[in-house]
Amino acid sequence: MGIDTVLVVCSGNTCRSPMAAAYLRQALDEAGAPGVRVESAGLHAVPGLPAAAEAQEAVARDGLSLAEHRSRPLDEAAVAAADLILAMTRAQADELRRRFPAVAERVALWREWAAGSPLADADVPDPIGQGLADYQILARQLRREAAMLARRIAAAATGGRGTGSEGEGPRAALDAAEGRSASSEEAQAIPQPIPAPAAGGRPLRVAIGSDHAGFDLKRELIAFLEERGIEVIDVGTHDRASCDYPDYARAACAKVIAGEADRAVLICGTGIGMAIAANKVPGIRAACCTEPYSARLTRQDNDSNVLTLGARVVGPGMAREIVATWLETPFAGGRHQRRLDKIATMEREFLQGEGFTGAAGAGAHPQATPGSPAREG
Ligand SMILES: O=C[C@H](O)[C@H](O)[C@H](O)COP(=O)(O)O
Repeated sequence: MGIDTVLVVCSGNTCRSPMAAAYLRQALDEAGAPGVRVESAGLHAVPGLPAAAEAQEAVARDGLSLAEHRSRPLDEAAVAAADLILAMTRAQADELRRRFPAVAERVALWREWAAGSPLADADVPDPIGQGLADYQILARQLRREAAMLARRIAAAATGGRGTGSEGEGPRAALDAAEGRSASSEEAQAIPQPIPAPAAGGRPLRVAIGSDHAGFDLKRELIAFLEERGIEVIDVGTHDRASCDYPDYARAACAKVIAGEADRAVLICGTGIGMAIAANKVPGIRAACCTEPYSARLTRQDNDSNVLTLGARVVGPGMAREIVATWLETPFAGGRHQRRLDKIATMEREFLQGEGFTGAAGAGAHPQATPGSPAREG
């Protein structure tokens, strides 16, 4: 079977599924398959609601409009017309299969299909009630995933028709179109889009360094970054012989401070030694992360320019998730900039030898500045 119609499903059909459908339509156009219809619906949708204002604003940055979108509950007709039904969460996929057993084999998870392989956490989180920044992060993820999905769907739409027998479902059609078996390891090697380029439209440049404990993970991450079009500057170490992490923290941070790299990733056993060393360099804001949530927030709130990882703490899969999240999350600015300015002031004062006896002494204490904007959330 080919793929003529894709149905994207979430719960209320006001945030995730309309955003995902909009990005998938755009990506299919770009992938040369504009004829594939993309619909969206909600398992528990109230009919006729507009898309959430934050969802509209987030996708508008990519030239998409959800102004005409109105939520619609999922019904038999929509399900029957779809060749591929993509749920945002496992719970939704299960509910779809329960409610519409006749089309159970056409149900798949959006995120797993985008990745091309089963994921530990394949759910697309519900941004409802969150701020615009969360919608923007979701929008970037959906756009990236839509590009991957569109390539697979376009291949099935053009080359997969008639290649599968009735009842094999969309996985067989996609795999046949791509010339691979569903279990092939190649399914994990779907080309990835390039993350947002650095200023000036050039590829992002990332310095990467490790000690002996981080050497193997560094190699894996270099491949991961280069596959995504990122320019990688490897400052060493270049083998597993015991060495000292501050040397590589210093070398990578020097690249960032000199403007030769936009950011740096540093790996040691725990990630902690690298963070301590990197944070000695004025202008460096290094964050040690063990999961993607902190990676997102340290970009959003701290504008961290160095990420440190512990190869004895996180596995390669988690490390890749952390790095991808950290690279694609922008700094939120606003009140966070004020706090970064205070850190920069501390650095300046210490560099000038003033320590805590200088101007920072009084002003840095919140109680010394009643009514200061520092008291805001
Ligand atoms: O924070 C420091 C790092 O985790 C180092 O990778 C670690 O201390 C190296 O230890 P060892 O020399 O015992 O391999």
